[in-house]
Amino acid sequence: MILILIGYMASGKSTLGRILAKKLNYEFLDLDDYIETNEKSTISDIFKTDGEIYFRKKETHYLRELLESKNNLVLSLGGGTPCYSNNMELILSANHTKSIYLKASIPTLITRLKNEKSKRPLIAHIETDELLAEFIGKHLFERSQFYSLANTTVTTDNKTESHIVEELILQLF
Ligand SMILES: Nc1ncnc2c1ncn2[C@@H]1O[C@H](COP(=O)(O)OP(=O)(O)O)[C@@H](O)[C@H]1O
Ligand SMILES: O=C(O)C1=C[C@@H](OP(=O)(O)O)[C@@H](O)[C@H](O)C1
Ligand SMILES: [Mg+2]
Repeated sequence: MILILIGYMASGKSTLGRILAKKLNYEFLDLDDYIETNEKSTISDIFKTDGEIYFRKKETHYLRELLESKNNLVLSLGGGTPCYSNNMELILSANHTKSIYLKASIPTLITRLKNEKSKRPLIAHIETDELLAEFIGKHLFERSQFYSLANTTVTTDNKTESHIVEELILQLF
């Protein structure tokens, strides 16, 4: 089984994926980390030197590679992974996978993102909380159509990481 965590930036995919994998004694991979390791560069530098379209092509390449080769894995995607190149279709049609949408409200996302913009090139340049809220509102509206196709949805507002992981396990098994 491959459990795939999807959701907007700062919904908790990387953090919760690691905890969930440990609980299930599954391997854990974060697609961003996997891309950085294989490309020998950071996400920010890839965006800077090669551009977003190059990043999206690599994102789809490594997603496909992992879906075809792994099992007993928790895979945390990047916030944009399901939204390009029919990747959500790929995820839903892949054998032995379950996808989970980690859903967080805009105020929660802003609170978590405002101190972590620098490592996310799409928002690193946004200077004020108001502009960040405007960006997230529009971006999340555009992307929700992909996230909501996931096999199951768990909200992450005002819940501890361990509470969410327990909820994930109850929903998945
Ligand atoms: N349930 C939660 N409650 C509070 N903070 C959280 C929760 N889940 C994640 N965070 C925090 O939000 C930030 C983004 O989490 P991260 O796992 O990197 O999200 P993503 O991979 O979806 O972008 C991190 O600082 C993390 O510690
Ligand atoms: O939403 C996006 O398009 C992105 C989200 C990031 O991952 P996180 O969701 O883990 O921050 C990372 O893949 C890149 O900065 C692009
Ligand atoms: Mg992440």
